[in-house]
Amino acid sequence: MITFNNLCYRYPKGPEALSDITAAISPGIHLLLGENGTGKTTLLHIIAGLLYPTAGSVEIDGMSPRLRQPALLEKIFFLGDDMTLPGGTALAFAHTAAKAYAGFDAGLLADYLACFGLTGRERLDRLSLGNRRKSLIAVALALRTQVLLLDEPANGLDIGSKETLGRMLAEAAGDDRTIIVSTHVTHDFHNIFDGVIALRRNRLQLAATLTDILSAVAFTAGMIPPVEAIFAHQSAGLFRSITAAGADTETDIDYNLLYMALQSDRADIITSLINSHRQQQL
Ligand SMILES: Nc1ncnc2c1ncn2[C@@H]1O[C@H](COP(=O)(O)OP(=O)(O)OP(=O)(O)O)[C@@H](O)[C@H]1O
Repeated sequence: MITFNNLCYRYPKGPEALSDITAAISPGIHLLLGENGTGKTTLLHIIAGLLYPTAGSVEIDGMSPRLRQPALLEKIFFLGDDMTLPGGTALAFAHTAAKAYAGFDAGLLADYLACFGLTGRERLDRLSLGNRRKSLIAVALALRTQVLLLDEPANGLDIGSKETLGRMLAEAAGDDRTIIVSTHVTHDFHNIFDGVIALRRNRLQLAATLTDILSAVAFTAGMIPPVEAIFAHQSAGLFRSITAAGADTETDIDYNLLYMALQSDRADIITSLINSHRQQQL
């Protein structure tokens, strides 16, 4: 369990990047959503212990990353979207990382690399952006950490590789594992998420499971938006709408529509519906 308690972060001489975040994130795969500059990378850095909160706290299973205890750090791996690595291969990088991560599985790494059409013996600095990214994703997954933080993992990946990554993430999920994926391209990972964490203007807007969301709101598409629509968006001749979920409504989540709704003036209505439904379940 990852818990945030009134967490704030301000960059030295910079803006307040995160303000008063309080939430509890259970194991599962979570989509981290939010517009550019709203604090997603900062939040991942704080969970990973790479930045320390300027107020409030974050804890992973009751331990604070800022204390940098090896027992906690070996449970967390952060893969940034702009990690610079020295020349070398994915196998060499994994060999070094394995010293700090007891769960590393070399066989799994070989399997992940093979799924991406790589051997791990390619020099990272000579690979294309997408293939370098695939190599690092394979290493990140093979470390088998309890907490895996992926910042824009699909950047630079071709269409087939994004699908492969989605399958890998779904297979890597486990009862005691928390994977947080910050991405702007949600359709590539449509069916893998168990929950959504949404930030807006550096504050937490929503932290809810998929079950909470789909029990509270329904996502529909049609030529005319339903009169009871809370939010509707027209594209390609269709209205995609969000309504309050009925007792026996069962719809699939539309992440792009949810994102647009959370950026709109209807956001408070939607988050209130989801949060009040969650409160009823507790
Ligand atoms: N090293 C830094 N020094 C000062 N300010 C920073 C630094 N890094 C980020 N910021 C600022 O902190 C805020 C949050 O940035 P962050 O990178 O966390 O956003 P993000 O949601 O990940 O954005 P994106 O979707 O573009 O990756 C922004 O206002 C950004 O300009």
